[in-house]
Amino acid sequence: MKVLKFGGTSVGSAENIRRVKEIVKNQQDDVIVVVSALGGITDKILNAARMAVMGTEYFNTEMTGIKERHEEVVEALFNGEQKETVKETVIHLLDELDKVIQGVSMIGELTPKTLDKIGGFGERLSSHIISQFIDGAQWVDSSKLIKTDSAFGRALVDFEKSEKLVQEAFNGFSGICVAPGFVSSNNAGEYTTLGRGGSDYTAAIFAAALDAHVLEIWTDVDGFMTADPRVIRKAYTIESLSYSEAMELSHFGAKVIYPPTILPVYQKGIPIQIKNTMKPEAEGSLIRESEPNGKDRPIKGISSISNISLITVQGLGMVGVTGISMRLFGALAREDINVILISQASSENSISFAVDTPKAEAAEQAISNEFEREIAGQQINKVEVESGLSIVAIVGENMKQTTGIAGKLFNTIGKNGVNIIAIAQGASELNISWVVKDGDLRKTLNVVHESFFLSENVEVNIFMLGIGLVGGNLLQQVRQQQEKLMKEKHLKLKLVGVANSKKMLLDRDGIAIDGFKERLDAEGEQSGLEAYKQAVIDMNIFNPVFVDCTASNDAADLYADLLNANVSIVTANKVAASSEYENYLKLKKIAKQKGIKFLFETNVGAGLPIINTLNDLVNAGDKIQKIEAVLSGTLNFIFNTIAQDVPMSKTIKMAQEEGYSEPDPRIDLSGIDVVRKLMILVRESGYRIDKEDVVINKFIPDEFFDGSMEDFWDGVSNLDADFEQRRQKLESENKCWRFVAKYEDGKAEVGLQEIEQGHPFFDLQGSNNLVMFTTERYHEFPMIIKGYGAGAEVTAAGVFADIIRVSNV
Ligand SMILES: NC(=O)C1=CN([C@@H]2O[C@H](COP(=O)(O)OP(=O)(O)OC[C@H]3O[C@@H](n4cnc5c(N)ncnc54)[C@H](O)[C@@H]3O)[C@@H](O)[C@H]2O)C=CC1
Ligand SMILES: N[C@@H](CC=O)C(=O)O
Repeated sequence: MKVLKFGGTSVGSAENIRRVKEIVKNQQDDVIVVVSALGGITDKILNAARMAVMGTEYFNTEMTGIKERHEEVVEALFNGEQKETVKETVIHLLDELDKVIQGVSMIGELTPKTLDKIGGFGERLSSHIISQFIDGAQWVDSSKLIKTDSAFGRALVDFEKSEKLVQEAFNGFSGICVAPGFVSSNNAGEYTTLGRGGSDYTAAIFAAALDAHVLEIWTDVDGFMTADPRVIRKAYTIESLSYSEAMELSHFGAKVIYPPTILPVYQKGIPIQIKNTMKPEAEGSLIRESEPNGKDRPIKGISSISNISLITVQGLGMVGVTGISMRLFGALAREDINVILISQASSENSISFAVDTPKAEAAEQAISNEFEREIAGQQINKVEVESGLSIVAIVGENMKQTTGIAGKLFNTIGKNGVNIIAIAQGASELNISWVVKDGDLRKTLNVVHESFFLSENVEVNIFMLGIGLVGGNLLQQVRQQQEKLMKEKHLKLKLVGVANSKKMLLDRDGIAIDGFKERLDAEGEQSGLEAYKQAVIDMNIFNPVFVDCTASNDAADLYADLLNANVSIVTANKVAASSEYENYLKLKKIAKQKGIKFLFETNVGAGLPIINTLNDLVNAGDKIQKIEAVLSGTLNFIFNTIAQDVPMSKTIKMAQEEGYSEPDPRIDLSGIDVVRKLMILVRESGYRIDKEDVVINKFIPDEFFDGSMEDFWDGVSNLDADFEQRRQKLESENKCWRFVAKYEDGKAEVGLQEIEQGHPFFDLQGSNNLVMFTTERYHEFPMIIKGYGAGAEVTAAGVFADIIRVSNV
């Protein structure tokens, strides 16, 4: 024997009722089919009754709607004589309902008893229609089998009597029987109803009484999901869960089954299978006894409830006083206010609890009245109410077998900058629940879902600024590598924001890299840096990383606010790390405090692993004693390219065309770019240094840098003759030029040097860079890092590696 229950959506239309028939017909067992009213009908009936008692004629419109809906379904499902018979039953029931509602309208009274009589009409109607539609099905009146007391509106089931009646009614039964859910009656035979989730309850009572081998709840979702799929696209169906897990998840918002209705089947150990009427082939979720020490994940699912208010009662007069909690929750119970979460400080000087926001005012009032004397005497403070909140809960029986869940949970949430307002965990360790601002709910659900590997992939959300040579290359590299990273590293890199100097485009669902430029042009908003920064912060997305591929000072000024909003920074732009020492330290400190990343590996040596190596040396206790380096790709290229037929001015142009130089090549030629890099290396070595501390030996006179870019290009060929003369002399001495950066004993210097053959710098080809670290451990033979030191492709690859570092995969 099986009991199948179909909810309102499952029987909401002729098409769906056909599906129900198909599902029922495919069963191998004897089945009892419990049905809800056609979706939305019970609300309409109750609304009509309320309208009637208020004396408005609108109830007639509701009644017409109810009739039309049923007639439509009958019209679509039946033909010929059967149609007439079903119509007759339906019209008869609808007339009966109409009479009661007319009566309510006339006498202007709507008692709980009348509401109970009216409330079950929807189920009576739907069950008659469906029993006629399924060939050979019988109809049974559940209201005659499920007996309750006479507390209309909140009747309690008499299980002993009901069980006996159900067993008698189905003694020797075989085949298919359809029964209305929700309806019951008292000993006098008057209608009562089973309250919220009533049809689930009817089905559970039948299943328990008849020792069914399974109770199937057919609904419009695939089962219990790991999280709300409207928020978490990657949420998936939980294959099996225990009764307690199902109850907890339902309590915190997963409205798949109404928890109290599970009790009768739980007591008999009858499993509950949740199935989707629209997708009968889907596995669904199985609710069953928990398996102690089972191999289940520690966390089964996450659920949440929004629009919550947190009410705090606080005061020194509460400490050690017995009966405070009893009075507090007694006052709420008297007002019929449901408390969703309670959190109490161990010092006993405060109790916070969460209620639905529409109940918050009544709750505040009830407590203020209860503790009027204590509040007046200042033993208890004025009751505080904070609204606009959500509760999130993780649920799983195996949490109690797994250490570190809470640590990991709150660490991940904290890293994403979400403030936790209250926390509650039961001693059973079945759930941990906490309160966050409504605005942080989506982000919280995402990070928690991801961090407990409920999601297959780690997702990093990228905001790009600057789509020039490096930025453009980076996006193409990400595009090419996206699939592989997903497959091999389970890392999903999602571009969610992109901005150039004119426009910005943000899309939480992702921006395809193919065609992003066209989309930015067509849909992008006119913007400035501040607006982009604010939009990034306002999106409040989880695992965000801001990638700066500009050379802009103003862009660097955004970092502190972004980091403070828990947005990691990856930057090719050297301005921030070489800005005032206090600013550099501040940015690093914020990132550390927030547990996020501020990465700038490409600031020195482009894609070469220089800063990471330096960090490793220092972290492992080494001491940097000397830095000697060729750090400018542009300058090295120029000095390697300059020749009799390739004058200085031409090499500068060539370096720019190769993508080695800064957007403004004067930054390279003046030595400023190398000063920045040296400062960054010195700082990362653990020493304080400022711009003024670096001696620059310029090789191009200042007047070349004074005017505009045009002036520079117009005048640059004036350098050629002198350089050619000096070059010839150098060549004859078998030497070469290198622009060298050096730091030793607190002294920093950059400048052009004539290098002799045999020196490690001599053979440095093209735009290559070379860094030599002399350290306590690398003393006799310094550590050398050498390779391409500029170029869009290698730099983009370095930025890419930093982005992957942010994801921690
Ligand atoms: N090219 C190279 O070899 C290396 C470059 N870098 C750094 O990478 C950064 C980018 O260099 P490239 O791509 O070569 O320069 P680029 O000039 O090709 O690209 C910079 C882009 O940033 C945009 N931009 C400038 N100000 C902006 C603003 N306020 N808002 C939005 N976009 C803005 C520009 O329009 C341009 O598209 C620079 O900071 C450079 O120092 C670092 C290591 C090596
Ligand atoms: N302009 C720079 C690029 C890398 O930082 C250089 O030439 O080295």
